[in-house]
Amino acid sequence: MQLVFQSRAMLKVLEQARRFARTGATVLICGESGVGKELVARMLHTESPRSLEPYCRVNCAALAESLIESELFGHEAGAFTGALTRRTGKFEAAARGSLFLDEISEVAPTVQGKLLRVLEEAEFERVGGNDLLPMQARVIAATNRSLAELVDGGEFRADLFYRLDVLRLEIPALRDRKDDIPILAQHFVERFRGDSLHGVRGFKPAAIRRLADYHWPGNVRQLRNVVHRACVVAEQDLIDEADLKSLETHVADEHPVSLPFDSMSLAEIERQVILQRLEHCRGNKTAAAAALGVTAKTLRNKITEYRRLGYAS
Ligand SMILES: Nc1ncnc2c1ncn2[C@@H]1O[C@H](COP(=O)(O)OP(=O)(O)OP(=O)(O)O)[C@@H](O)[C@H]1O
Repeated sequence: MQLVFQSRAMLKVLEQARRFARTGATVLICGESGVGKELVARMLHTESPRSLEPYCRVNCAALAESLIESELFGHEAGAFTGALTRRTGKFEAAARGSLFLDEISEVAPTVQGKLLRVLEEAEFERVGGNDLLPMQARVIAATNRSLAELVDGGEFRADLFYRLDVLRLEIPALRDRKDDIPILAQHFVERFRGDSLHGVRGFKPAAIRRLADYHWPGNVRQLRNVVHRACVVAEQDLIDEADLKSLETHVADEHPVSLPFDSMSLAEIERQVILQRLEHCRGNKTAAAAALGVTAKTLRNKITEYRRLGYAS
């Protein structure tokens, strides 16, 4: 994945990242959601002396408390019900490479304590095991919430924060580095051109102005999705202001989701949102996927799964 930028602000951050990459010290990457923290984490790995070793990522927000320990440290066979075989955790899998702990603020207090111990002692045990394994990986953590505020509020351990916050990279929000908008927008046009009917190759000046004036609460991820949608709906080879309608509706969508949420599972809510979107896009899966911010393949897989589960659509 290529990091695209031309602003001075990003140039400075990336110069700093390159310097940090050469060290083995823990790095904390801070910045709003969608600013590119994961891309920077990868760069810290690829530009480091560890680049030929593994790079492993754990999304701390995506795992239940009971699973995260085994994901991080692995487990022995029989460690708990369902642990049939030994599992290698990410600390072990990362070996002498880099371990990226994404959304570190979401780690539960018990796991925070265990992480602290591992970082302090550079050793860990698999869940249910007795062997002490050396921690050799370089840790990179990222957060879109202020850890200092979470520490003040008693939600994040101060000692773990200081352990992680050895070298800090602050990735600025897209609205604070507007010079990056045109070059990123063009980059995404090239990436999503294949989904356009008319071989989209760029923007009309009014469209670029509209992109540059917008405040981008969802940062580069939102820009990517807006450009993807624009590529799909554009009726000529240059994206027009009218193709950027999703900017007005991104937050307050034109079809607000109004479902009886209380009685529905998350999976069912997701299915309903997908159905509504497909209906809105008259069954066009590429357009629906772009509007939902997922790839067409992800959408197709979900639809196949619904059919497998016996839903008509
Ligand atoms: N400078 C950039 N050049 C090219 N693509 C970028 C850049 N910054 C972000 N992106 C793209 O934007 C999307 C979001 O980036 P990424 O996942 O790295 O953000 P993040 O800060 O880790 O977000 P979150 O906090 O939500 O996990 C990705 O598709 C990524 O490839």
